[in-house]
Parts: sequence; C-alpha cells; structure tokens
Amino acid sequence: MTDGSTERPTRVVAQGTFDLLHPGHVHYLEEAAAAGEELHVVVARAESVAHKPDPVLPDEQRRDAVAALEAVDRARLGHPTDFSVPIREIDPDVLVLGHDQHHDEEAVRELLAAWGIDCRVERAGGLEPTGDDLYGSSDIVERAIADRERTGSRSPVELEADADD
Ligand SMILES: Cc1cc2nc3c(=O)[nH]c(=O)nc-3n(C[C@H](O)[C@H](O)[C@H](O)COP(=O)(O)O)c2cc1C
Ligand SMILES: Nc1ncnc2c1ncn2[C@@H]1O[C@H](COP(=O)(O)OP(=O)(O)OP(=O)(O)O)[C@@H](O)[C@H]1O
Repeated sequence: MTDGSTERPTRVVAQGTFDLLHPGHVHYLEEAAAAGEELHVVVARAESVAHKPDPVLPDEQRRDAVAALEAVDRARLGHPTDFSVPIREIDPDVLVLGHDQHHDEEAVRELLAAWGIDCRVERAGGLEPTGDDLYGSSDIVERAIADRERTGSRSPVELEADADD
C-alpha cells in the first residue's frame, strides 16, 4: 500500500497465454488487479506454450488485446527461455496464479525466492460460464471447428435457405 510518501504502488503480476480473449480472462485479470495497485501481465510466447496446442493468435496480438483491458497497467511478452527476466524487471509484490494453472504455488514461491524476488503468491478464483457462453480458449476453438464441420463453409443465410428446401 502507498502511504503518500516515497513508497511505490503495490505491483501485481499475472501471466498466461490469453488466446482469443474471453470473460474468464477478464475475471482473472480484474481479480489480480484487486490484489494491488498496479497490474503487470506477462503474456506467454507461443514457443514456450508446451502443455497445449499452439495459440491461434500471434504473440503481439495477444499482448495488445490484454494491454487494452481496463484492469491492466502494462502487458509485455514473456522471455522465450528465461522466465526470470520479465519478473525481475517488474519486481512484483504479489503474483496471482490463475484458478486452473498447472503451476504449484509452493514451487512458484521457491522459484521467485531463488530469483531474489520477495513476493506473495496467491491463487485467483474461476468464472463458470452460463448458458451457451464459453470461457475457455480451447473450448472456443473446439466449438468453431465443430460448427464449421457441421455447416461446411455455408453462411447462415445459405443454411436457412437449405432448411427451407
Ligand atoms: C512466474 C512465471 C513466469 C513466467 N514467465 C514467462 C515468460 O517470461 N515467458 C513465457 O513465455 N512464459 C512465461 N511463463 C509461463 C506462462 O505464462 C504459463 O505458465 C503457461 O505457459 C501458459 O499458461 P496458461 O495455460 O495459463 O495459458 C511464466 C510462468 C510463471 C509461473
Ligand atoms: N473461466 C475462467 N475463470 C477464471 N480464470 C480463467 C478462466 N479461463 C482462463 N482463466 C485464466 O486466464 C489465464 C490465462 O488462461 P489461458 O490462456 O490458459 O486461457 P484458457 O481459456 O484457460 O485456455 P485453454 O482453454 O487453452 O486452457 C490463466 O491464469 C487462467 O487460469
């Protein structure tokens, strides 16, 4: 917290791939922003996303979409190989992990300490979709592929005409 003197704002860091931005991402980043006064986001580079398919959108497009969100003060691309580089630049007071991120909190705490970063580690809550909404990038891609396979490349107007025949 600032005390109105020389203390700097509490810096929070959030990170992830953020492909095809959806309300779940917004929820995470708003919750992360509420943990401090300045939210910095590290957007993973496609080359370091190893645990799931490559993101659809290019690195810079994902970074710019995240940067445009009201909750975010600054978004930057991650380092291709040395994850300590952006974190050292930001020097966060709090790191907020996403609700379903595979990183173990204690392991991240130890990693940060090894990098010389004195930082709290917290875990955000999840946002469950209602109705037809999709709050997962992979779910969005899967629905787009399934819809395209079902309908071919026909437009809604053509589909309606087919249905009338
Ligand atoms: C403390 C920390 C720092 C990270 N720094 C980077 C980085 O500099 N570059 C990068 O490409 N990924 C970085 N990552 C990895 C990704 O942000 C993330 O763990 C993963 O690849 C994608 O997560 P997601 O499934 O939530 O999208 C970092 C992860 C952690 C926990
Ligand atoms: N529905 C959600 N509620 C809260 N946080 C979310 C939600 N979806 C994603 N996030 C968070 O946003 C960050 C970036 O997530 P990521 O890019 O992996 O999105 P995703 O939609 O979960 O992707 P994928 O479906 O490919 O796993 C992560 O910290 C993740 O926990």
